[in-house]
Amino acid sequence: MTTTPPTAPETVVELAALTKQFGSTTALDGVSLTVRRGEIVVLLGLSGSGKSTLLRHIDALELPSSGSVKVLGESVSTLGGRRLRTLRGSVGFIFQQFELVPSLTVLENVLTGALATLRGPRLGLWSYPKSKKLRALQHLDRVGLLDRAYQRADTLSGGQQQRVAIARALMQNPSILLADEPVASLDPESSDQVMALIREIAAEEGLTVLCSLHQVDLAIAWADRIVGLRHGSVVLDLPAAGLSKAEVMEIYGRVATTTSELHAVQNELMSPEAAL
Ligand SMILES: Nc1ncnc2c1ncn2[C@@H]1O[C@H](COP(=O)(O)OP(=O)(O)OP(=O)(O)O)[C@@H](O)[C@H]1O
Repeated sequence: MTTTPPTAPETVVELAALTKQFGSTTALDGVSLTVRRGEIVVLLGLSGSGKSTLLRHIDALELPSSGSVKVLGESVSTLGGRRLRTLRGSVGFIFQQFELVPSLTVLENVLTGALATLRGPRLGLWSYPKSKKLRALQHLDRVGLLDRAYQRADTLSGGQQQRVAIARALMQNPSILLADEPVASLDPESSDQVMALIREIAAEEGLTVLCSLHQVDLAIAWADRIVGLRHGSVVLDLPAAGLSKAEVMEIYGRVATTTSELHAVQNELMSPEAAL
């Protein structure tokens, strides 16, 4: 009897010696990182450590100063036109401030996630094909907000608005979901709900997730893998399972480059709500 060897999960994001300069600021400093299909990777780091810049490279919103970014097998910096649009269509992005259009209904906001696949401008619900409206309603149902479809987006709570943003990202049928501090504006209960929803949807849809966070607790609870950034460099890269908050903070502290940074990390370790 022959047995088929297990195939290694496909690499969907590959950063090699990625460096990004903004004038004299080095936002990313030789980052090499490989992410496989279906992984949920949390980027942890202090403000200014390069988390957003890293995520923005994966959606080609920034281009490397040096090094390379490969997403779904494509070298991002060489893409243009239709191939760049196709790649961006495969990458959903959600943000700390949700970025919804406040005066539009929840359903219209979700539908804007389909705009890249439609020709011409769309103004009002009637202008979208019925098939897209049905899908948008399905996605709203999936995030638990079907009953809010015809409400203005700005009448929802922060946690609900982030769930609308997730439904909007799903309209793209993405392979990769990028989430830049998706719970930074939310209370702890809503933060847990949003992270749980991202994890559930990722498992159901086979999505790969890269998510930046400040909170060590949330990273340990929801990530498969934690990547710590400091001054634009990767300083820890470990499976989240079994890690304790103290271990994360200890590794992070060990690479502090100045005494004041070391004290900042030690203070965080002592605080009940440890956050990087
Ligand atoms: N467009 C830009 N122009 C100039 N400097 C930038 C730009 N974008 C980022 N930077 C700088 O690059 C560094 C990394 O910023 P980045 O926003 O990636 O960090 P971050 O870890 O996401 O921080 P935060 O948690 O505050 O969002 C910072 O010093 C920032 O000021």
